[in-house]
Amino acid sequence: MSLELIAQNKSFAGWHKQYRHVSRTLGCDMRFAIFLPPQANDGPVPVVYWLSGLTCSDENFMQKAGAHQLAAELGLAIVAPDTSPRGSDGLDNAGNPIADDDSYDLGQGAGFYVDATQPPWNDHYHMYSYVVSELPQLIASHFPVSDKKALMGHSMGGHGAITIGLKNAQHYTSVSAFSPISNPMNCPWGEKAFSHYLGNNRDDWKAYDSCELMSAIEDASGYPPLWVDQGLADNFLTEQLKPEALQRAAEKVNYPLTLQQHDGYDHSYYFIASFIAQQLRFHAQYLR
Ligand SMILES: N[C@@H](CCC(=O)N[C@@H](CS)C(=O)NCC(=O)O)C(=O)O
Repeated sequence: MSLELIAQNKSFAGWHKQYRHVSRTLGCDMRFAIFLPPQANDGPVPVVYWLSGLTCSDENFMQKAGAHQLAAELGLAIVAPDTSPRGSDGLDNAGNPIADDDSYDLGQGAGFYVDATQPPWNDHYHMYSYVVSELPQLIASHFPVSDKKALMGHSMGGHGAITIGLKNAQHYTSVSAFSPISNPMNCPWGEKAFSHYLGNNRDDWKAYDSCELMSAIEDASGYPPLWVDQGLADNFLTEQLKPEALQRAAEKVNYPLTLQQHDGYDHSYYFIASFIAQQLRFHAQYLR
């Protein structure tokens, strides 16, 4: 598994680097970004995986969240993958087109962190397996990282972080999200994506719905603690995000959820930048 360095920038005595690699899980070229704190020069550091939202690439978080200074202080690496298969100019390594759609909430930029089962998506849209297996293996084999991992994400990526954390509880010390799509089975973004990627049998959607996964837990001890920040002036709050459904599921099974609701904040990276320090400190206490 070789990596091609695309760009690098020194940042707060650490490094922001962008790479391209051939993904066997997705069957096409992929890009990701990594922030390596200065402590990585002296030995292995823990990794926080950041999963972005709709329309994002590996760049939005690294450029807008303002996370590097504190990550450098805390000695945390941060890895930000792309949000869907994209290939090179939309083509896979055999020169075939990667499925896409004109709308912003389906296809490229909208992988929803699932393994698609339906054509034409099932050829390349395997973001769940990419994030859970291939990407951490790639990071571990090329960078000075320890085996401690945490998950963070925003919106569609918040849904990704929570579902992946719940399905792989033993692999992550802690999970957090900004404005997650908490109950995708019951909101327009999720219903559209899941019906295309997973088909029309709603029972198949439950494996990727945070509320369903949480409600099915019998004993929440041993699951990673979950922290969620939500802006109360978020345009998508009522129709798409539904944090109250997640809170109800957590209460039902005694899940260790901290839900912080913030007056006046919207869905943007201004909100993320305002509370990123709090979430990084939350993870740092478990990753040490
Ligand atoms: N483009 C969509 C919204 C997409 C959106 O808000 N994307 C969020 C994630 S869900 C984002 O992070 N956008 C990129 C950015 O702000 O840098 C719309 O206009 O309704």
